[in-house]
Amino acid sequence: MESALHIDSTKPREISLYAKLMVEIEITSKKLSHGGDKKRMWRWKMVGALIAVLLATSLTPWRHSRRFSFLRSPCRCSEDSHKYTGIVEDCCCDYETVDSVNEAVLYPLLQDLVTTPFFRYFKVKLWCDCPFWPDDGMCRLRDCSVCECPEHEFPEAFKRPSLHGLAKDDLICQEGKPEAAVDRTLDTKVFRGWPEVDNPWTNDDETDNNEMTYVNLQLNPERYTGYTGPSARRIWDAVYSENCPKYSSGESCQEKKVLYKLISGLHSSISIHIAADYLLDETTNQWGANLELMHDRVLKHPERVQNLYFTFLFVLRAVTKAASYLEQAEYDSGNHVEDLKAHSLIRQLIHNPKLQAACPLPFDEAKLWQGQSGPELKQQIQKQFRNISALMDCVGCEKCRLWGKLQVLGLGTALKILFSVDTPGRRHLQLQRNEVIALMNLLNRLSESLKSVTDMGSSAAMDVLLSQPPLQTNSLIHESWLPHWWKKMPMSPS
Ligand SMILES: Cc1cc2nc3c(=O)[nH]c(=O)nc-3n(C[C@H](O)[C@H](O)[C@H](O)COP(=O)(O)OP(=O)(O)OC[C@H]3O[C@@H](n4cnc5c(N)ncnc54)[C@H](O)[C@@H]3O)c2cc1C
Repeated sequence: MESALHIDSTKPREISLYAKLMVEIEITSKKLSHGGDKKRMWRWKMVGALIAVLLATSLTPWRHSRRFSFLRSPCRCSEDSHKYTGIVEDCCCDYETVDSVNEAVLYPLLQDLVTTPFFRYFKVKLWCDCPFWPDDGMCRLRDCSVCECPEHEFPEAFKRPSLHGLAKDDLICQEGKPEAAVDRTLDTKVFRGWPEVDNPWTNDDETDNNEMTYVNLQLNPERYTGYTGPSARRIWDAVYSENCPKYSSGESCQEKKVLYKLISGLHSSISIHIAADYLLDETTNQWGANLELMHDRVLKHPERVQNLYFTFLFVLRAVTKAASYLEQAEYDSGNHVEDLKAHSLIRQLIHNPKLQAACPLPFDEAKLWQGQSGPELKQQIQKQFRNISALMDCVGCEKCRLWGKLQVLGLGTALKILFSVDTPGRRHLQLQRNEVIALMNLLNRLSESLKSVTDMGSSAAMDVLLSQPPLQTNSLIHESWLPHWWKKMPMSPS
C-alpha cells in the first residue's frame, strides 16, 4: 500500500512548482551557510519548511482528512455548510455526540462483539418463497439454496430433514454473480438456552426451525454482489411505495415518519456497504471503495444521511432499553472463553459511562402511539413492516437476502423492544437468540456506516474530491480514506 504522503500524480504543474521551490530553498540556505550567516540560514530554512508543508498538503490525499482541515484553502469553507450539526431529527442526541460516541465506544466494541461465535452464526430461512410475485422468474426454486456444510456441523436440534441439494457451484438459481452466493461453512455449532418466541413485527415464524439454516456472517460480508436492475428496483419500489411512503413536509403522523426513516436509514447503510467494498475491476478481481457510488447513492442526499443517524439512534435506544435482559441472557455457543468475552463486551456496551453521559436517551419512544388512534395505527404500521419483512423473501440474490433478512429482523427486534412489551396485556420482554444476534449485528452495520460517513467527510468535501480530474485507481482508493472496518474484513483482498 502507498504511504499517506504519496503525491497526486495528476497534478504535474503543482509538483514541478513544489520541486523548484524546494531546490531554491536548499540553494539559498547553502549560500547563507557558506557565508557564515547561520541565523538567517535557519530562519530561511524554517520559512521554506512551512511553505513546503502547505504545498505538500495541497498535493497529498490527507488534505481531505478532518485533522488537516485547517490547512485547506478558504474557498473550501462551503464544505462546512453540509456538515451535520444539531439534534438528529426526532431524536435526543446531536450529530457530533453520535459521531464521538460511535468512534470511541460503540464501533470498537461492536467490531469485537460480532466476531465472537455467539454473534457470528445467524439462523435464517434462505429459500426465496416470494409471496408477492411468485412468477417473477428471478427468485426461483427453494432447492437453489443449498446447505454446503457437512451434516455433523449442524446442531442436532436444528437439523433439517434433508441436506441434499444442488452442487456447490450450481448457481442456476442465483441471480447475478457468484459473489452473491452465501457461504454456509460453519466451524462452531452448539446453541441452547434461549426462548422460542415469535416476533410480531416480522413475517417469518421465528419458532419454526424446519427450513432454517445457519450461516457464519463473518464468511459472508455485506458488500457488492452484482445484484441490480429491475429485480432489485422492484423490491425497493414495493418497500417504499406500498409499505412506507415518503411523507410530505406537512405530515404530522410521527409514527409514519418513523417507519419511513428507519427503512431509508437501513437503505443508506446497505448502499454504503456496497460502495465500501465494491468489485472495481472484474477482470483482475480488484475490490475496493467506490467513493463515487457512495457519494451518488448516499452522501449527496443529506436526508439519507440524516435517516442513517436516525436509524442508528433508534436501534441504540432499543439496545439500551433491553439492557437488563441482555445483561442476564445466556451467551452459550459451546466456546466458553469466547462466550465470556461476548458477555463482557455486551456489559461494557450497555453500561458504558461515556455513552450514558453523552446520549442517555437516544430516542424517546414514549412520544409515539399517544393519540386515540394509537393502537389502530400501531397495527397498521406493524402490518406494513411485516410486509417489508416478507419482501425480503423476494430478493433475488442470496447474500443480499441474508443481510436483508438479518437487518429487517434486527429492526423488527428493535420495534418489538420499544413498542411490543410493557404495554397492557403484554408479557415482559422475551427475545430469541436469533433476534439478539440480528439486533447487535444490525447496530454494528449502522455503526460501520456512520464511521464511513464521518471518515469520508461531508458531502461537499466529496464534491471537491470528485470535481478533481479522474485519478488512477491506485490513487483514488487511497488506504487512508478507507473505512477501518473495511480493512479488517476477512474477505477483502488487500
Ligand atoms: C434488501 C436488499 C438488500 C440488498 N443487498 C445488497 C447487497 O448486499 N449487495 C449488493 O450489491 N446489492 C444489494 N442490493 C441491491 C442494491 O440495494 C441496489 O438495489 C442496487 O445496487 C441498484 O441500485 P440503484 O442505484 O438502482 O438504487 P437503489 O439502491 O436500488 O435505490 C432505488 C431507489 O430508491 C431510492 N433510494 C435510494 N436510497 C435511498 C435511501 N437511503 N432512502 C430513501 N430512498 C432511497 C432512490 O429513489 C433510488 O433510485 C440489495 C437490495 C435489496 C432490496
